[in-house]
Amino acid sequence: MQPLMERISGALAAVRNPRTGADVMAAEQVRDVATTVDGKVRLTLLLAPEDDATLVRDVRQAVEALDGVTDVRVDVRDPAQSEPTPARRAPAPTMNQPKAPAAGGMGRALPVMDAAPQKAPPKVPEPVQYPNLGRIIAISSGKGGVGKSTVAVNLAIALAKAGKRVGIMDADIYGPNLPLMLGVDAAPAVRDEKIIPLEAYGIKVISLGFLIEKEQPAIWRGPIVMKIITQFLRDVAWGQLDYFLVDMPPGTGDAQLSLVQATQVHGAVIVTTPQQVAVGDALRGVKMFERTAVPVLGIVENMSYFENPETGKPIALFGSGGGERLAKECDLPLLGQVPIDPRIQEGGDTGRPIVAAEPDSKAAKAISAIAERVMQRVVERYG
Ligand SMILES: Nc1ncnc2c1ncn2[C@@H]1O[C@H](COP(=O)(O)OP(=O)(O)OP(=O)(O)O)[C@@H](O)[C@H]1O
Repeated sequence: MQPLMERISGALAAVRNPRTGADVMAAEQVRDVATTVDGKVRLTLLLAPEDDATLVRDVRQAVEALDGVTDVRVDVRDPAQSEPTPARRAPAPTMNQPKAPAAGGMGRALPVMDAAPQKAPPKVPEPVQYPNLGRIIAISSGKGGVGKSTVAVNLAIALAKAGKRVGIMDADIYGPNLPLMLGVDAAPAVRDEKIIPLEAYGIKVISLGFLIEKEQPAIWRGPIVMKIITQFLRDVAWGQLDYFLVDMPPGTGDAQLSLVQATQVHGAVIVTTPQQVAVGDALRGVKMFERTAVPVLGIVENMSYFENPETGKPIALFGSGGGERLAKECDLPLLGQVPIDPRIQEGGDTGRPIVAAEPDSKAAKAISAIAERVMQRVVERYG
């Protein structure tokens, strides 16, 4: 039989990109192919925003079909953000992560690869279902700093207050801020090979912030993002949940694609501020989820207005109507508008989220109403 690497190249040469008509090998969309002695294959696919996400599945299936292949992992990267040569240093290991092996495959060094031979690992179909997590909802934004994590944390607490069992995971691995926002920061215990999530305000939480050394540089890249997301979904003792919120990093990069490859995401909530520039970025976020067949449940407009304490009248500090325009343009519901409230920032910095600390404030009530709408949308869709 031909060596596995050659057979992989041959199989991928038969996978056509429906957009361009070219095969993925000729178009140099495949990078960092690596194999292990026990038949695991890892590769990176450069997927342009205009490319169909089904290409990821086609590539994976082509390799999975080869004799001797026991497991396939496709990491996806935007070619625009792609480095010219992937000869990178292996990132710092995460929990339980084996040492990266020697480089292999197409003359390029590999970012991360589990080379430890294992006893015939079962072939895991991807994406994997995690019924114990309940409905998986990604909280996303096109742009940083719009209050995505704030909305995610407070939404999670509002859902818990409504009697739901809630977990939240920080996929914002470049700047995990759930520990600070929830006022919990400890190394989680490990029991029976499962990580025990921390608990705060009635919700279970896991964050890379609990697991890395402080001040460690953010060197996490595509493959490691997928690894962490999978570990958080699979190796954490979440118990049975009703809602599992994922605080995504801003933008439309690795983490978004990794999450939808790793499991079925039941819905996405897009957070924006009213300014046009934030709205433009949010639109890209909506499109990205639509391309990956994740239903967008609606738009949250954060920092919508500031209430004049003397007159009680709203002042639109950042312009107005952006969330509504975006919702109309995308034919999606505007789930709610959250006002600017300095207590949100104070609470975020001191681990006292506003829905728990000031439940009667306008902002807390707005977020609780958004939680109701999210539940409604989920029930309409999934029962
Ligand atoms: N409605 C609000 N009123 C006042 N301050 C707010 C509001 N929403 C968010 N903030 C503050 O704005 C800052 C950014 O919020 P947050 O970290 O939630 O944004 P993000 O979109 O998740 O950012 P990142 O891109 O860093 O992940 C924080 O200091 C937060 O406390």
